[in-house]
Amino acid sequence: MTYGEFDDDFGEEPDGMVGRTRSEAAGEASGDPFEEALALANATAPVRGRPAAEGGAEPLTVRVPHATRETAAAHSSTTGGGGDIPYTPDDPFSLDDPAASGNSTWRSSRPSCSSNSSRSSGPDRSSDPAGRESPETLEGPAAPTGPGHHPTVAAGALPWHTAREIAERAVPGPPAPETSALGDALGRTLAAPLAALTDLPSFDTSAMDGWAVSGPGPWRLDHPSGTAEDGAPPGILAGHSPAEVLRDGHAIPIATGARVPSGATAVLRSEHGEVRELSDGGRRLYAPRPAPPGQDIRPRGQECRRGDQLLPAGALVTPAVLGLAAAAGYDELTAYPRPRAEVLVLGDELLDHGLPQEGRIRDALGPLLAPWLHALGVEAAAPRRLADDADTLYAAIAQSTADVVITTGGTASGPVDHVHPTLRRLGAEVLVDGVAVRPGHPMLLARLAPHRHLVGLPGNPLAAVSGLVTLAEPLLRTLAARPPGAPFRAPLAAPVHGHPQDTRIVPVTYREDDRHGLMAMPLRFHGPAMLRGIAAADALAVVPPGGAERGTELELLELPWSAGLSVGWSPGPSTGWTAPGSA
Ligand SMILES: Nc1nc2c(c(=O)[nH]1)N[C@H]1C(S)=C(S)[C@@H](COP(=O)(O)OP(=O)(O)OC[C@H]3O[C@@H](n4cnc5c(N)ncnc54)[C@H](O)[C@@H]3O)O[C@H]1N2
Ligand code: MOO
Repeated sequence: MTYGEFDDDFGEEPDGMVGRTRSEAAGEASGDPFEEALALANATAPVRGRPAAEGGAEPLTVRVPHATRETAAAHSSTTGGGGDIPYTPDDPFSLDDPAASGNSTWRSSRPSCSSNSSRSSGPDRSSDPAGRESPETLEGPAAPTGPGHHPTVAAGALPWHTAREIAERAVPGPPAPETSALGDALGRTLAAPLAALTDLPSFDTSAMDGWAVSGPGPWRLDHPSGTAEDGAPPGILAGHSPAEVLRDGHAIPIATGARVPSGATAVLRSEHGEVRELSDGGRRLYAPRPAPPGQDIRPRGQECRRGDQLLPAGALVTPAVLGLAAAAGYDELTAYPRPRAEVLVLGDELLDHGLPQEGRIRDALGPLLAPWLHALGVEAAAPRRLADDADTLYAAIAQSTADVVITTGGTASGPVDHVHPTLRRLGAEVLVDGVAVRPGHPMLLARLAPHRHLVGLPGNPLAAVSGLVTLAEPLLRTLAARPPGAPFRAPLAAPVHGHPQDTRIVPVTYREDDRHGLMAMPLRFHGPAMLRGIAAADALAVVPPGGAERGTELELLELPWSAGLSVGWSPGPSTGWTAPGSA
């Protein structure tokens, strides 16, 4: 099945799934948990009976991006559609807006997709009884040019990679490093190499419970001091230093982790020795096999010598690094400070609890953004909900002391979209004003002051995630001195439609394929207002303009939790940074 044939917001069912519930569909999966999760993630919404004639077969529309909105009206007389240009049914934006589907006047060209071999070898959908057009027919002729043509990449909308680079370089680097208690360094980046402050192990250590022995056996069994009968420890325990030298031909009980006495040549495991009573009241230890020198002793310095570099500067402090640093003798670490972010959630329509009602909806971004930022090693105060009021927004941004203010919503040009006017009022330098990416194209980045920035995320939740990974993450990564994630690419397990000119960000999940190894399976429910796809995703695929065929290797942006990057410190109720003005 060609991916994208059904991926609209109207809940059309893939073939064979019509009329089944989501759980039925999932239950009939292979029984493999992965398949079931995928089925659940990709199961369709209930059929809502939208006949194909109402839009399923229509080339839908995509709007001119944010930066050209002001000019769109000027063009609308020639297109008869407010600047909309036709697009295909998998356009996540247009699918969110059925009203936008009616005014297509021409079809866009998608050069690489139209030669998509997987597609052309796929099932013939031109005779689809549901009346949907085949993907091929949706390709249409080349886009017209001339006076009536509105480019989708507006003058101000930057290519996706360019926008990321600008965000990454918006600051020259991290602020000066600081020294903190060991535990507080979690999720930060080391500012200096981690050199061992001690040998590890710092003494010859028994690796097993048993006996330290000296020379070839059998051995006369000693007790370190006193005897087990008078309550003294039955040998050398971890944390104790043996006072006496072990004489040749003698053995002494020893615990794992205990310091091996001088004179010992090996450790014999408890299960490998047998103690026999002697007629003189003493005891002798026998072993069926010889105990070669060094057996079951971890020698001092085996892991490192004092001064050895354990990790380079720039390493991320993970829980394992905290453990290593503690083992190597550190009480404090010198690392770059966590960037401080303040999240301002805009929208009078948002509720913070209960069910959506009377046109109001739940705030999905407050709960999503704070922990996501924490996973990136950012100190984010509890998100603040602001009323759709220009003065309130102005005051909140002007008073913020955060390194990065992140707003959600209000980036478009609606009656209560105050972000652009507020940035003008603040005299901010807008570095990125719209990105040629779907979803999320109205995202923006502005410099409020030399070391203070604002990332404006669109209000649609997946569009906000797109803005987060495109602009916020690279900026915060530079501020935190975190290394960029290793480039990761995987072939697509199914073709993905592209936007004619813009990059697409599409949630994918990993699957193992016998022939190709790890593949990225695109998920449905990737519309800009939807989080269902990304909630089941392992990564976000970066789909180039024009789309990609099955088997095409795509750049993947791993999600912090699947990339193992979410080492980043979880603020306790009292340790989180409190932004000025927050309750
Ligand atoms: N005339 C045009 N209108 C719009 C364009 C355009 O190019 N021309 N672009 C559309 C696109 S694409 C997006 S994305 C949105 C961006 O709008 P805003 O950033 O101003 O966001 P809002 O209008 O405030 O909200 C959009 C949408 O998202 C919902 N929302 C907002 N915040 C949240 C939240 N925290 N949790 C859940 N949902 C949220 C909000 O209710 C709206 O439905 O603009 C389009 N319009
Ligand atoms: O598609 Mo918008 O670009 O929903 O962010």
